[in-house]
Amino acid sequence: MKVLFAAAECAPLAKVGGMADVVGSLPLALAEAGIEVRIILPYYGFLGDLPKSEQPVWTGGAMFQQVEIYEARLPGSDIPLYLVGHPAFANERIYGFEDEAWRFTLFSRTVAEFLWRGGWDPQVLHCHDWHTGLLPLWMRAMPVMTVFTIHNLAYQGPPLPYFRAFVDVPYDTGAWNPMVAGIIHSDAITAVSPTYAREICTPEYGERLDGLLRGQGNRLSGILNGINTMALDPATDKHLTVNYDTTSLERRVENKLALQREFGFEVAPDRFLVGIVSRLVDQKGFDLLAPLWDTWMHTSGAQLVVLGSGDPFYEFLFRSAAERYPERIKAVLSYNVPIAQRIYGGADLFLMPSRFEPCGIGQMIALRYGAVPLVRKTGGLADTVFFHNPIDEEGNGFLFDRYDPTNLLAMLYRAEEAFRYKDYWRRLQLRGMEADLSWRASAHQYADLYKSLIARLG
Ligand SMILES: Nc1ncnc2c1ncn2[C@@H]1O[C@H](COP(=O)(O)OP(=O)(O)O[C@H]2O[C@H](CO)[C@@H](O)[C@H](O)[C@H]2O)[C@@H](O)[C@H]1O
Repeated sequence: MKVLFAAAECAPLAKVGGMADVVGSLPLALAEAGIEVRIILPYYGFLGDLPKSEQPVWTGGAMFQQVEIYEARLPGSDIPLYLVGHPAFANERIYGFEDEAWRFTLFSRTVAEFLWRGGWDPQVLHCHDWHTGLLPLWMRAMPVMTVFTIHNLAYQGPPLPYFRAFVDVPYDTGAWNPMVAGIIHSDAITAVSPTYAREICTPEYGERLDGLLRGQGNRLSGILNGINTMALDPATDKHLTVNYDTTSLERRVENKLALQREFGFEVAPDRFLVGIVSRLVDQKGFDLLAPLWDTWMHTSGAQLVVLGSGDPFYEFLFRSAAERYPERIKAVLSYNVPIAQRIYGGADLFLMPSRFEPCGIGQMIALRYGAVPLVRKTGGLADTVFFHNPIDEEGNGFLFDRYDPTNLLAMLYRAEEAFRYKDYWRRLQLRGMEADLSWRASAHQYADLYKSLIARLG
């Protein structure tokens, strides 16, 4: 079975958020299940040091441009990685600026040309989010089946008339943007968790596409993301002060103390340390915190460290809170993997109050590292975090349902209270750390899906 992944991000090489984690780790699990999988990605300027073929393995034209494809390997694996080279990708960014739509159309079109002209002959092309949404449409004339995965329905790409200016889009497509094209023209649509697959069929979460999605019947399914449990392992993570696992959890507190020291907080094991690692955008629900700072800080002993970047509104929200409570709140407004890992490996609680969350990778890394998640019950958060019940000792975290600051505050108090009971807390952490968060089960679901599609190829 031959499968090609096409995406704008792939960890650890090119990452803005969780889609990169999926594209960089699901192929490893698929390869283990015996599938021949390759990845195709833009050759971004910051990938200059990655070892790759000296000469392009394919050269061609797309959108009146000359494009070249180089071959490399996904780091730490044998998985072939195609890199689409063109000056438009040579700068140091993945998203943003006025040429964003043009760049990803060029990327998609190059993938189409590469396949049309026999660069490789996968049976399945697995596309991810709007950046690759036109590919299922273009692949309709090829004996290749397409899977379109929705990582985030909120980003749909520009309207289709925009593309018509420089690329062929058959006129009867019915699609008005690339997200819609991916939904209509793929052979199977997946969302990154079962709950999100159901939610996007409702007006509340459907981003105006709920009617279209409801009409897709069983072409749409939800397959829960996993994480790369080999790479994300507190027993070997080199960013941590102290490594630990389920048999040596008592060592973890050293990471917490180091984190408190690093951020100038009072260094005290009994202080409740809350961590956030996130893109700072509307989706993530941090506006719920805005009215809570004073009440929360005056009525609890919690410390908060936030790592994230994005929308200036949220950067300002956290920066001003940190200025107001410098000894209790710290905001690091950047993208920084070592600090992220130190938060996962040292915080007591991991906060993710998302307005909506297709799956969420952050809460899974937190579980793996023994940071207890407090999340809003939505999307993949509802599929991975289960309420901590101290009576019968079930569950692995804390959830609140209604999108409302007081509900969040009540749950913050409840978590801090639970933290006082050390034995219970330890067992709560262990339940999270012991869960299987790997790709194993979901990779098999994808493999079954590919198989059923290939069977239709005849
Ligand atoms: N400042 C920072 N520094 C370092 N690391 C940072 C960081 N900010 C975020 N990260 C990392 O980026 C990833 C975030 O992934 P998430 O899945 O939680 O959200 P995201 O919205 O980006 O992904 C979208 O796609 C994924 C994949 O399908 C879905 O799970 C999710 O719900 C959907 O919104 C985590 O690995 C996190 O550690």
